[in-house]
Amino acid sequence: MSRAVLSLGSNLGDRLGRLRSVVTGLGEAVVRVSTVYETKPWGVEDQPDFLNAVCIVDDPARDHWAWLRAGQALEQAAGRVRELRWGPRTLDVDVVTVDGVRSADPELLLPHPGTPERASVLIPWLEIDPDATLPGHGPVRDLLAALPEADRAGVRPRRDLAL
Ligand SMILES: Nc1ncnc2c1ncn2[C@@H]1O[C@H](COP(=O)(O)OP(=O)(O)OP(=O)(O)O)[C@@H](O)[C@H]1O
Ligand SMILES: Nc1nc2c(c(=O)[nH]1)N=C(CO)CN2
Repeated sequence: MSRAVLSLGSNLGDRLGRLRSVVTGLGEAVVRVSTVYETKPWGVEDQPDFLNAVCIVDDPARDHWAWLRAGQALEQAAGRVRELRWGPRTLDVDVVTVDGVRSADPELLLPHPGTPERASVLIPWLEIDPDATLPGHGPVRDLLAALPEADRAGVRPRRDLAL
């Protein structure tokens, strides 16, 4: 119950600083962090490009709710105001999966239901875990291969922006 995959996103203000605040805030729980990617917005397309990254975290003291709360606390600390679904935001932390946990609770859906369609999550996740599988959906590399080429092309590594 302690290992989780988190996706991080920001498209307002100091985008890199916001992503860094998550890695710093989660401290020793962070096991692996992807490259930062510059990504075309999905959902609401008329908004600035995002920076996205994925990290794997592990902490025996935290269950899935604790990962959600940790992400929400970091969003609050980044001054997040939620105005529009899929709209611009200073920081978004989604819980993609937690090992061994499936949840249909709307407050914490696991795995996160948007994952199969989001190249901005699948590409960084695959980078740090090439054999990753999304429970109920199969290998992440197959999910990525099934997406339109345009979606994959909209996710570009920014190797100049390390977390
Ligand atoms: N796996 C999850 N990770 C993070 N939040 C979740 C998850 N499942 C459900 N939620 C709920 O979703 C709400 C947050 O929605 P939010 O405003 O971040 O949505 P969004 O980022 O616009 O859309 P999406 O969730 O599709 O990325 C919170 O109330 C939270 O409880
Ligand atoms: N590329 C990309 N697009 C998005 C993102 C995101 O993190 N990356 N988050 C959104 C908010 O839910 C809406 N659209």
